[in-house]
Amino acid sequence: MTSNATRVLVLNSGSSSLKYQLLDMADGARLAAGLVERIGEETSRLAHTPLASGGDKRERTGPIADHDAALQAVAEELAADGLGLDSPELAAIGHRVVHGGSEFTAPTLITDEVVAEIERLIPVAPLHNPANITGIRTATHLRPDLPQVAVFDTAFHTTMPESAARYAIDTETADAHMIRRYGFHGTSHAYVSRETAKLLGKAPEEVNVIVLHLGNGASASAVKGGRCVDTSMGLTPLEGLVMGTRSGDLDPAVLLHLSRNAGMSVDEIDSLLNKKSGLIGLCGDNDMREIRRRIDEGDERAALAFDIYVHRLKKYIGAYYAVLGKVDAVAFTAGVGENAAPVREAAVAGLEELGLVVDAGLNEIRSGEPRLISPEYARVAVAVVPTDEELEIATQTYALVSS
Ligand SMILES: Nc1ncnc2c1ncn2[C@@H]1O[C@H](COP(=O)(O)OP(=O)(O)O)[C@@H](O)[C@H]1O
Ligand SMILES: CC(=O)OP(=O)(O)O
Ligand SMILES: [Mg+2]
Repeated sequence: MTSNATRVLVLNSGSSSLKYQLLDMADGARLAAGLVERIGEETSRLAHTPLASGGDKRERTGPIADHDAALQAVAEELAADGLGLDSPELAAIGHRVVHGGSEFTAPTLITDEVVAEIERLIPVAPLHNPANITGIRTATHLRPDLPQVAVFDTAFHTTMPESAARYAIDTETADAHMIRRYGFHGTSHAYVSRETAKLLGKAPEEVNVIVLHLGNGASASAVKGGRCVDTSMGLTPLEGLVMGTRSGDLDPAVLLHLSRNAGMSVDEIDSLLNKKSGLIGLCGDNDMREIRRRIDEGDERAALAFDIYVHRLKKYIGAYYAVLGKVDAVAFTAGVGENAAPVREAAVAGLEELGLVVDAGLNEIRSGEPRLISPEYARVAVAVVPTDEELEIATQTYALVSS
């Protein structure tokens, strides 16, 4: 790595998408950002924003066959801005890897052995890890000389005690099949819990925070003095809160019932729970903006979907309050958490006895900055703290390669 190499390219490969950002860690500037979606379909789309030059967003549509082709197209867009992957200023590529099992507790320099381990975890992350591996292989092929770093969604949660991480099933069976609570969105929970401490003017070690990461995927975590002690996602990102298209918690016997009595195959049940449940299953929409619009028009299905979403959220706030014993802050983050004031208001409504209150005026203020939405007299701070998974991945990547 040359001394003026201060840029990090962050890649977040989803099952059919590739999100990326190029950051300069010398000053934290975002140089470019973009998204390739519908990879593998006829209607793929690449949207690239050249932030460094302040230029307009550029779009390409048409088939992009796989993640390899997607990253090639991204490399071309970056090169067109003079920010190509061949740049000597590039210090490393940071990859979001969703499942790191119990093994990976920190950002890790990628080697063949690390890729083999990420591959070994595919049975417990069939949607995510294969795409992450393709991203790593393509990036390594494009820049074999450059350090590649894996930043795991699961890493922040590896501090959970066994009492929170173990499911109450036969221990031998659980161990033989890697069955335990791993938790996800860890880079977001880590970043947001630290930013929340900062907002309170305290060190992370001094505060207990309940973090509610409410995006399309959603998860809650209980963070005690900077360390995760419980989280709502489990073996896979299906457990816990009601999400855009995922069910979250349900009686496991529902699966047996669907298999025995509804004649559904394992793949059909998988698709039902991951893609056709949650908000979209309840009311046909997974976007909270659309759901609020429908509620305003008097739509009862949308209103019930909203109530189910909020009820589950409130249960987790209560549960993690009990797990932590003392709570300093509840922090809302990600697309829904940062933008949907009615969700925040409803999730905290009625919890005054727990010291939780939302100020209606503060809750309505729109801002991209971390902010308190609880009144000054409240015993527990309620905050909106924008997440930045890309910045966190870039920071961790850069710290590893420059140490
Ligand atoms: N202005 C808004 N008001 C309410 N909800 C919003 C708003 N903007 C985004 N959202 C919600 O945020 C979701 C996306 O969140 P995001 O964190 O970007 O998800 P992901 O990273 O999982 O794709 C959308 O599906 C939508 O429900
Ligand atoms: C792990 C997970 O649920 O990720 P996302 O929210 O990006 O789908
Ligand atoms: Mg997200």
